[in-house]
Amino acid sequence: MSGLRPVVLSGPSGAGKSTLMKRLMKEHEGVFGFSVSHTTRNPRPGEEDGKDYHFTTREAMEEGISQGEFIENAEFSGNMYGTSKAAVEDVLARNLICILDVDIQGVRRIKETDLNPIYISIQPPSMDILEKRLRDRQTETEESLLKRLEAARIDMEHSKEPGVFDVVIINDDLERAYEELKDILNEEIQKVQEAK
Ligand SMILES: Nc1nc2c(ncn2[C@@H]2O[C@H](COP(=O)(O)OP(=O)(O)O)[C@@H](O)[C@H]2O)c(=O)[nH]1
Ligand SMILES: Nc1ncnc2c1ncn2[C@@H]1O[C@H](COP(=O)(O)OP(=O)(O)O)[C@@H](O)[C@H]1O
Repeated sequence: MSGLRPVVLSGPSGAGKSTLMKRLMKEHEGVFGFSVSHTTRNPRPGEEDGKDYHFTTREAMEEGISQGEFIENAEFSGNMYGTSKAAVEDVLARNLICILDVDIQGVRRIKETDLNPIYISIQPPSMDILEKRLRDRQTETEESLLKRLEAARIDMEHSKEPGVFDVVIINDDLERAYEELKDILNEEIQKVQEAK
């Protein structure tokens, strides 16, 4: 089956991308496949290598990039992140809708490729709420939290530019945001389910 459009989920760290995506994948088994990115950041408790990320070193990642193995890569909050060609090809080969979770730099780079995804920005209701969610998540040091909030300000500005995103979802109430996300993806989800 061809013609399944990938989905790019972007938006500030702490906006709720992983929460929404995990729910979407759980409720639609055999429909979506996650493009597992590479990163040089340390794994958080509960994160699995090869599932959440390919955890790697800066040297190994730079080597891969110079070998042309990456579709895009970016520096975020002091670490490298990148989407390998293999990560996306693995999902497409399984005839699944490929979900990519990338920052705004990744969005711009992906626009230069022929992937033709649906671009969705997940935004928090406000900076204060974003900060509270990030603090409550308890995954960041004070330093990385402040870097994420700074990056969030830039992200929130860019996401308002016309033509960058197909849709912007404000993740205030989780249920409502999730319903909105499902509605947007309904057409693609139907395509996979009809082909089964
Ligand atoms: N450009 C790019 N950004 C990525 C990639 N993987 C993750 N990111 C972004 O990197 C940022 C930090 O991700 P992470 O460290 O997992 O923190 P979290 O978003 O707060 O859970 C987020 O904005 C992600 O969307 C990637 O492969 N490429
Ligand atoms: N609508 C919401 N209301 C309250 N808390 C939320 C909501 N969406 C996500 N969260 C919480 O906010 C934190 C950040 O969400 P997460 O999915 O990790 O964000 P991201 O993947 O965008 O960095 C998590 O602890 C999550 O449980």
